[in-house]
Amino acid sequence: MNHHYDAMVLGGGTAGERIAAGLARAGRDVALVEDRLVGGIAPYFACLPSKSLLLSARRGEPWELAVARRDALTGGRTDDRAAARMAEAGVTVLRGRGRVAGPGRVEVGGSAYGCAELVVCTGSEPVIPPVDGLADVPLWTSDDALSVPDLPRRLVVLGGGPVGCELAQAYASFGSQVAVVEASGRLLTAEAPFAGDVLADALRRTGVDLRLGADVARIERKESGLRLWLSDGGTLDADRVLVAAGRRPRTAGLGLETLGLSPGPGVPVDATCRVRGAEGSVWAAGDVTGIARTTHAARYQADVVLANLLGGRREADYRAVPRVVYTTPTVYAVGITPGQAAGLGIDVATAGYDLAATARAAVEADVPGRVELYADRSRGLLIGAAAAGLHAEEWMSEIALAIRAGTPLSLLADVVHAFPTYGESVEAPLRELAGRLAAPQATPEEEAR
Ligand SMILES: Cc1cc2nc3c(=O)[nH]c(=O)nc-3n(C[C@H](O)[C@H](O)[C@H](O)COP(=O)(O)OP(=O)(O)OC[C@H]3O[C@@H](n4cnc5c(N)ncnc54)[C@H](O)[C@@H]3O)c2cc1C
Ligand SMILES: NC(=O)c1ccc[n+]([C@@H]2O[C@H](COP(=O)([O-])OP(=O)(O)OC[C@H]3O[C@@H](n4cnc5c(N)ncnc54)[C@H](O)[C@@H]3O)[C@@H](O)[C@H]2O)c1
Repeated sequence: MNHHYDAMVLGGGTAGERIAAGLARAGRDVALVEDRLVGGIAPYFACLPSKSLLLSARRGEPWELAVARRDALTGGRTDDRAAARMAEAGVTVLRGRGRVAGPGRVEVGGSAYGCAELVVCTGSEPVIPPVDGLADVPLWTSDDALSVPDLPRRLVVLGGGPVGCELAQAYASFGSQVAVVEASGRLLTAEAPFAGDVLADALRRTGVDLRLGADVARIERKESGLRLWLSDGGTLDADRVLVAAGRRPRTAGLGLETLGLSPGPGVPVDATCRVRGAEGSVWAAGDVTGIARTTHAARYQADVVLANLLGGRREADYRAVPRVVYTTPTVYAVGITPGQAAGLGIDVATAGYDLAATARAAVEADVPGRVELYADRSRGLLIGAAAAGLHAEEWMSEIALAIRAGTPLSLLADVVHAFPTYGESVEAPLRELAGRLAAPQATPEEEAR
């Protein structure tokens, strides 16, 4: 065996990088195993390049400038800076594909290493749906769509989730003729229905052809481009197909069975992010856990792992982790959706407000939007919220705090927002919920008792 580390971190993305650096700074002997780019997908192929393209689109910049800006932001997709950060923290980076060989044993590129603690942070990978003919045509995943310099004339996006919607809006804004095929009847199906409806209107205004409730049955190469046959009998012609049909935790081929784990939808973790049912001391954070699948959630879980590995006791609380789609308008959601509440048997009170009624929307001459707040009637507390509106990712943070802190509705309804801001839009629904769910007043007799 080459070396025995205090800890080995498998996968050097958002979660893995943070854990490895934190442990090394605390004096631990740590190896980070990475087979692509230190930093993972967020800085090179996901969050940053997609937000860069969307910003350029909003500013009306030409495609060439947008690509130059995107590529500068991603450092040309090289990880020199991230690797230097690791070296500075005292982390040993082992380049290559890592595989667990048993409790406390990891193999990388034919060499075997030992470790007291193992942390699995291998992220997620795109799901390629089993569509007839898809394997024979040149397809893009989000990695390609966010790194190549080509602007396809006709682009078909398979999937209307966060990835599909962000990329459809970006490419349509730069002049591609874009169609989105979404199997369910709505965009962003996981969120409150109004959010997908507002976004659908916005995408249609950008010229996107939405095929909702349809699936792609077959794809064929034509003399000039591709033809897609849809399950509803429709057809679409394209030069490029972008698959944005979901992502799954990257667990295949990791050797997790040597730790006694059986294959599943993700690496199962408890509230401390320790892997359930694994032999040895094994932890996991980020997309591979299949829990929250965002960069901020990966960071949060990384901090939980770190605290526990450094001798503390910390549990993750996922009640108020935001989910944001950075389109125009932004779609922001946090906590429980009305659909989830129904599934959990929670009696929900809903109050909403159209952003068009705010003075800020009049000033900005903005696209329409809406906010909705969801409260648990039995406890009189906010448990979820959604908003579709410009910069909702910024002004909805107070609602995330309110859900996380369990702030009483009466107190929230007393908060003053600056005028004219979009933040004012939560005042009326908060007052409404506070009034509807007010704790019953005690009678004088009850008070005397
Ligand atoms: C197009 C797109 C846009 C997104 N935009 C946002 C956004 O705006 N905001 C947001 O919060 N989230 C966004 N996300 C989600 C976000 O990117 C992920 O949730 C986050 O990057 C997950 O971090 P991670 O550390 O779990 O995984 P990753 O960053 O994927 O890191 C995992 C690393 O493990 C490495 N690896 C895997 N297996 C092995 C192995 N066997 N050996 C060695 N190395 C291995 C991989 O090479 C990779 O570098 C977006 C996702 C996509 C696809
Ligand atoms: N801003 C952000 O935070 C951000 C942005 C992008 C992605 N992400 C993360 O990345 C993850 C993956 O996003 P995603 O949009 O790829 O996945 P998703 O699972 O959220 O959405 C995929 C969509 O594709 C549809 N679909 C699946 N197969 C299909 C088929 N054959 N034909 C037509 N439609 C089909 C599904 O009905 C679903 O609506 C998200 O869960 C999210 O956490 C986050």
